[in-house]
This record gives sequence, C-alpha cells and structure tokens, in this order.
Amino acid sequence: MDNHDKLALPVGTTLDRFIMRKQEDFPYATGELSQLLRDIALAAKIVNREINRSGLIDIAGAYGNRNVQGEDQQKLDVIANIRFIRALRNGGEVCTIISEEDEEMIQTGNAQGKYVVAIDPLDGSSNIDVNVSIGTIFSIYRRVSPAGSEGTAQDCLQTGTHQVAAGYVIYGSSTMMVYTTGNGVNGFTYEPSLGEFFLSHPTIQTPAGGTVYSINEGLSEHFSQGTKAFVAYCKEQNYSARYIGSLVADFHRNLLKGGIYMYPGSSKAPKGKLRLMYECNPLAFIVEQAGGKSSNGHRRTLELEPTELHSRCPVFIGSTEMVEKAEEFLAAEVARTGVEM
Ligand SMILES: O=P(O)(O)OC[C@H]1O[C@](O)(COP(=O)(O)O)[C@@H](O)[C@@H]1O
Ligand SMILES: [Mg+2]
Ligand SMILES: [Mg+2]
Repeated sequence: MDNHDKLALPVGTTLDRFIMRKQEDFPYATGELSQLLRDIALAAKIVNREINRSGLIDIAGAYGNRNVQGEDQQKLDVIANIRFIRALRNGGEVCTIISEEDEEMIQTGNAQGKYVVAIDPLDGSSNIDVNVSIGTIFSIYRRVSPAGSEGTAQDCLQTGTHQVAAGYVIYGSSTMMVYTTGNGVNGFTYEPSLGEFFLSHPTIQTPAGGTVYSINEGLSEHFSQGTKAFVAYCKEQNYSARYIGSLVADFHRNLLKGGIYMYPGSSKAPKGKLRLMYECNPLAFIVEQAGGKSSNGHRRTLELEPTELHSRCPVFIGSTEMVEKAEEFLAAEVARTGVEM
C-alpha cells in the first residue's frame, strides 16, 4: 500500500483535516503551504457570500474602471481582488501577488513569506450579473529570492512546471474548491450552513477522450486554418458545442465529463485572450495531474516562458485525445505554411 492508499481520506473529510493529513504525506508541503491553502479557502467563503448577495445589494454591475487588461472592471472583480489580497496579506505566508486586476506586482509586506501567488480573483466577469457560474483561479510558487525582502520579478515569472500548488473555486449551483499540490486533484464542496468545504470529488481523473468542445465560434473568421479544421472535425464527429463564457465553468465540466476548451490565437489576437500566469498555468497543472493535457497548440503550457506578469497565450486544454487531435491539425498547418499561430 503506497502512501496515497494509506492516506486515502473518505468523502466528507473537511478541507482542514485533508490539508493536515496530506501535509504528513508530503513533507515538502510544509506548514506554511497548508496555512496558505486555508487562507485561500477563507477568502473563497467570503467571496462566495458576496456573490450570493450581489443581486440584493448593489455590488453587481460595472465598477467604472478599466483594469490593466483594458477590460471594464465589475464591482465583484474589485471586491474579490480586495478579499483575496487581504487574506493572503494577513495570512503571512505570501511575499508577493500577481493579480489580473493589478498592473504591478503586489508586495504584501510579508518579507519572510516563502510563497508567491498568481490569481484571477474573479473569472467569467461577463457572467457576473446574469447568475451564470463564475470562478477564482490561483497558482502558488515558492519564491526563488532569499526571504527577508520583497518578492522580485524572478520570483513571479517562473514557468508553470515550478508551481507547488494550483486550484480554482467555482461559484455555481454549488461552490467547489478544486486543487492539486502535485499529488493528484481533489474537489471540495462548500456547505454554507456549516461554513466548511467537504471532500466530495477525491482523486479526480479526467476522461482520456470526450465529445464536448468549447470555443467562441463568434471569432471563427479570425482563427487559423488549423483551428478551423479541428472545429470542423468536431462537427463531423457530432461532438457537442458547450461554451459558457466562464473559463472555470467550461474547464470544470470538461474535467469531470471529458472535453476540450480552446481559446486559440487568431488574426485579431495572435496570443489569444487568456493569461498564462493565473489562468492557463494553474488549470494546466490541474489537468495534467488529472491525466489530461494542455498546450498552446504546439508546446506544453507548463513550459511556456512568461515574458511579463500578464503574458497571454493560446490554450487547448482538456482530454488528452482531443488536445492531441487539435495539435495534429495545427501541426499540419505549420507543415503546410511554416507559420505557427
Ligand atoms: O467573451 P470571450 O472572448 O469568449 O471570452 C470568454 C473568456 O474570457 C474570460 O471571461 C476571461 O476571464 P476574466 O473574466 O477573468 O477576464 C473567461 O472566463 C472566458 O472563458
Ligand atoms: Mg479569467
Ligand atoms: Mg478575472
């Protein structure tokens, strides 16, 4: 019986107890990482409550500012950003944060903090006001600079293979936290009346194949021939098109049921829309830990070199057989044209 079996924890185990037991299991997951995961779960509970009330109190709608991405910030984008930054700052384990909502690195003041967090505080912003599932996505890295000073760009711009943990929260028909520390993927469902997350989806494995494809077909005319050919293939196979417009919701469905989510490069946006550090890398870590695959159509997402905090990259992520089929179509186009998009 290997370590995992010894520590196979039953459905219903609380997140706190799971984190403690797994800490024994993986000595590198020191107390600080365990505490950091708890800090994220705490902020998720608070954001969950804000989201559930947003229809009642005036925190829905646009905030009136544009973020570094040039996107209209929604009030809940800003509220979620404040809540997660505050929880990470107060928790003491994080020296520096990269947030979708802030142009520069955020120094928490915890000079002894050993970790850096990259976060999309609220993903699926276009869906906030229409009661469609939205999420939070996060990545955790160990700092490379010595403790005792502020985190550096070198601490922040690490490749995805250096993540020590990654996860997401989906605020949907139920609220779930799904994360990995590099030893499998586990899902926890939140019970608001008890204020606890409970293990509900132990050791998630994504199906090797699938019949669902997620892509914004409104951009079709701008896609590369390779992407167009793969989408045509999906139609020929009578696959189902499912696109919620919330990356976390589309990803979560495909993780559990099988499928592929694509935000490819296009003639309008050669790097696509999604950000490497706090959308593609964390979900790529999770999907690989669950037996799936993630690439930019040509190269493994986790090995892409970040050039700046908000680097964008094309993404093809989900069931291995579907991602590899998409990569075949894109490779055929490179062979024909010599151009990689
Ligand atoms: O509207 P588009 O261009 O299809 O983009 C939808 C995608 O954009 C996103 O909303 C980007 O994330 P944010 O909402 O965090 O900016 C994804 O959640 C979603 O999959
Ligand atoms: Mg997002
Ligand atoms: Mg966002």
